Amino acid sequence: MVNIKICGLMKEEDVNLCVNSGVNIVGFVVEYPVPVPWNLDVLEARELISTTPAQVKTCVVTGGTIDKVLQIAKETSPDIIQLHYKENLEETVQIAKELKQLGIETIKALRINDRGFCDFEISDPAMAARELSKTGITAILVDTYTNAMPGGTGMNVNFHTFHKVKDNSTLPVILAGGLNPVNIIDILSKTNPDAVDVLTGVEQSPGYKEKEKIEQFVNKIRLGR
Ligand SMILES: O=C(O)c1ccccc1N[C@@H]1O[C@H](COP(=O)(O)O)[C@@H](O)[C@H]1O
Repeated sequence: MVNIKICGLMKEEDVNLCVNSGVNIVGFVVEYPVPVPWNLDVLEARELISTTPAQVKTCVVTGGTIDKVLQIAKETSPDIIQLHYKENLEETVQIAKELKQLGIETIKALRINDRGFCDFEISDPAMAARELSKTGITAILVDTYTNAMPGGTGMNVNFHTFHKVKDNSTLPVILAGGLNPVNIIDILSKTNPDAVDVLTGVEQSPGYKEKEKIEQFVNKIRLGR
């Protein structure tokens, strides 16, 4: 089964909407190092995380120094931390180790530019996937990025690049970037990811989720058409 993560949640009613639609993971962007429209502070995130029922996993999307990430993890207590900034291999190893002791999983985002290179110390996607597989994280997330948008770009990852990551990873690989109810079935057939992550594709405007889009997105994946 393909797990479904919906990210950039900012309101309790949207969390409930995701939960009732059968989403597996709800994502909250917390104290991200550069300004993004979906940013929450730790208090806001903690409140939303505490009201999420246990059958749905909670994920905090953040980034920055080891100390800052660990502090956010301790203050929000999610099931998962998604490192989505410039954390290098060594920092990823250290953060994953410390989070494991807190009972928190780690996802590391490999952000791919329009030339197929990662914004990571290892720019080759295949090599980056092989090295990240040894870091103690739970999964690799493949997403697009631009100079203007560090995530939530609404742009698709090149499928060939996604396969390079998948073929070289021993971990589950999550597909993000520009997914929506219209393109999801076609993209699933071309990529076969372990999980998908969507943000802008189920919104009406930044921070405002659209019930019909979330339900369509989930139903299409579950029905396979
Ligand atoms: O959601 C954000 O604000 C965000 C900020 C910084 C890094 C990542 C962020 N979210 C991630 O964006 C992708 C999905 O984006 P989209 O569907 O293309 O709009 C996903 O990985 C989110 O976790």
